[in-house]
Amino acid sequence: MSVQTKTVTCHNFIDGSWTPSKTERVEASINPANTNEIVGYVQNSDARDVDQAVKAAVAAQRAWRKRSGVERGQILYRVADVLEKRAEEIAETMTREMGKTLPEARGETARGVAILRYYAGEGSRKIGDVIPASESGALMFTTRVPLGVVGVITPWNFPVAIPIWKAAPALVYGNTVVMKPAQETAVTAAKVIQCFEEGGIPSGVINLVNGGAEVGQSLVNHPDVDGITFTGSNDTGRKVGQLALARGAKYQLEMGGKNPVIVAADADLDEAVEAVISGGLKTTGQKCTATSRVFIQREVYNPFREKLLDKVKRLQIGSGLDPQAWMGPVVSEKQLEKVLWYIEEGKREGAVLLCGGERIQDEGRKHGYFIQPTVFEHVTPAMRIAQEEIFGPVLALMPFDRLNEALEMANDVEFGLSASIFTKDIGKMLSFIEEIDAGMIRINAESAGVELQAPFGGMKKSSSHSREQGQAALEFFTSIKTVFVRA
Ligand SMILES: NC(=O)C1=CN([C@@H]2O[C@H](COP(=O)(O)OP(=O)(O)OC[C@H]3O[C@@H](n4cnc5c(N)ncnc54)[C@H](OP(=O)(O)O)[C@@H]3O)[C@@H](O)[C@H]2O)C=CC1
Ligand SMILES: O=C(O)CCC(=O)C(=O)O
Repeated sequence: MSVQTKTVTCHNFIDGSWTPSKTERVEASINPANTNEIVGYVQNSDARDVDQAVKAAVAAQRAWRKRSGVERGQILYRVADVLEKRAEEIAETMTREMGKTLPEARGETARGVAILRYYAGEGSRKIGDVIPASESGALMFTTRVPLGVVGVITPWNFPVAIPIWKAAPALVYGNTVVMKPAQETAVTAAKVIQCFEEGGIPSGVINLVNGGAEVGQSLVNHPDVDGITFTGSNDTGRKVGQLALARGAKYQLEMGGKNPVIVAADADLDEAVEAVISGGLKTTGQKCTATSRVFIQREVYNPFREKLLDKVKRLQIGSGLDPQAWMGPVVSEKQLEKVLWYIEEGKREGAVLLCGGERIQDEGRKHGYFIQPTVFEHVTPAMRIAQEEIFGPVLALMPFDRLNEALEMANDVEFGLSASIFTKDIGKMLSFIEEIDAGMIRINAESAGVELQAPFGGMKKSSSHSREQGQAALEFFTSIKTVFVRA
């Protein structure tokens, strides 16, 4: 078996220099569409590297916070220009390292550029309010100051957008950053950091340390890290939150979803089918906002199912670099095993497999982590496939008679991230908005789909009840000072 190697070795980025880990250990980052291809080597760092990065971030803090927001924003505009210039190369690296299709990777990279420009503009916007004081002649107002050093821990499913939507607001509001991206997509993350470097970010203001759980944990535990922003699984998120709380650091967690779509009898079924396929199967179902449960009113259950199956069976699965492929592989062997385990569990619990359910291992795809898009029916709310986040291309269909019943089943999970309904009835829309447990509510639109200028986050166990993106980022990345002035 020939092993194709690319020579790129990514170092940590500490105090403005690309620095090998003190451990002298590296790991290969592989292409999930062809595990014989090594995309690059990344550092497998430890607590010593984290400490060095945090020291650099602390040292850079004072000068960075002293700059005006406008000046910090100017640097982010330059970073956006560099990312835009390198968009094709970075999108291709993302596809090779993470598996999503090239059009999706291009879309995500363009979104990264837009997020940088949005937060660059934030540097020129207001950070406080004048509030009437009770004493005549006195001036009372609020202003905001950065937290200090922020630890950014990110997953592999959006390796450009998520690091940027956390780091860009942190930086523009005057924090310095130590980033720990997922090991699966560390080469892509390193390229994002190169854009900050090329854009002229001062040394120590943004730092990158690659490595596994030990690195993440050291960052969360470091006494000089003032805030932690995390996206990933619930298990890890809970640990991060507990450690941060124990030492009094501010934290923000964005975690899983088990997102429902309700299809009412009056829905446009073609639109609903398109949305379920796009929301459930794009990025191979690996989005926290992905559709995983579909509740269909009984009158339209059969026509909806037939239309859905007809389209799902025709989806092209292959390497994300193949222009014919609509869906790529899952990201890793761990993810492959997890998804296949849930498919077996669904069958064992009595759900009926309508299509898919198998790993794809024909000649062209046997070296990749490809899974057929999978649809189950006769799923009951108590089954594990109806309760737990699978994070793969698996849909569960469930019929309902009355909207109340659908809402009850939709809410009967521990998550509350996103949810959508397809209906033309304004009364049903309003009941849905009122009753559904979700931070992101979508009407006649797929469950995935996040706008960078709007608050993003979930209810219940999907988040730490905080929000990120848009103006919501100001709440997390700054502290308020209330000022009273008697002249
Ligand atoms: N909400 C979302 O968007 C996401 C949800 N998930 C869910 O999580 C499942 C497992 O995926 P996985 O990649 O393991 O997710 P994790 O939550 O473990 O990983 C997210 C990030 O946290 C880091 N990390 C791991 N352990 C710790 C720790 N103890 N302290 C601090 N940071 C840590 C990871 O590092 P490392 O690179 O070493 O893993 C990664 O950078 C998926 O199947 C899916 O259900 C996954 C990704 C995104
Ligand atoms: O749907 C999106 O664009 C973002 C989803 C997300 O934040 C995630 O999966 O982690």
